[in-house]
Amino acid sequence: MDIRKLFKSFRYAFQGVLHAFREQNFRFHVLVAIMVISAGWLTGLSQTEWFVIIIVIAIMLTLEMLNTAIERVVDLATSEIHPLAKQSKDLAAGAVLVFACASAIIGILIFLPKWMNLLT
Ligand SMILES: Nc1ncnc2c1ncn2[C@@H]1O[C@H](COP(=O)(O)OP(=O)(O)OP(=O)(O)O)[C@@H](O)[C@H]1O
Repeated sequence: MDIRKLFKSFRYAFQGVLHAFREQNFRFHVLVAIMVISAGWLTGLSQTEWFVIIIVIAIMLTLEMLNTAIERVVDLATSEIHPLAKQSKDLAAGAVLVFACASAIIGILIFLPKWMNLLT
């Protein structure tokens, strides 16, 4: 196993994460993730609930990074207006939206009953 090559790959992957942080949407998702984790810590979640929350956050951030990657590739492929370029970007953005909606529902299903219990 080539350890130097492995370290290089990690460095490139880390650079990818830094690129993501330059995107406003990604920073927004990170902020929401921090708020959800804080809410979970204050509310008190079971091990399974933490597992679900962490998986959902990880998938959300990963999708946002893939969306940015697709935008970059499309911009690299053409600087002209093209219906396929629009479809690619809108499909990628749509994928983020679909998962964001599912994440919001999962969040409500986990947190709402606990908050209702606190009120009653
Ligand atoms: N080359 C293109 N041809 C046709 N439509 C495009 C093209 N590039 C972008 N669009 C469309 O224009 C709209 C805005 O695209 P843009 O790339 O600015 O996306 P954005 O969501 O603002 O992304 P960014 O994170 O880069 O600001 C989207 O509907 C996108 O599909």
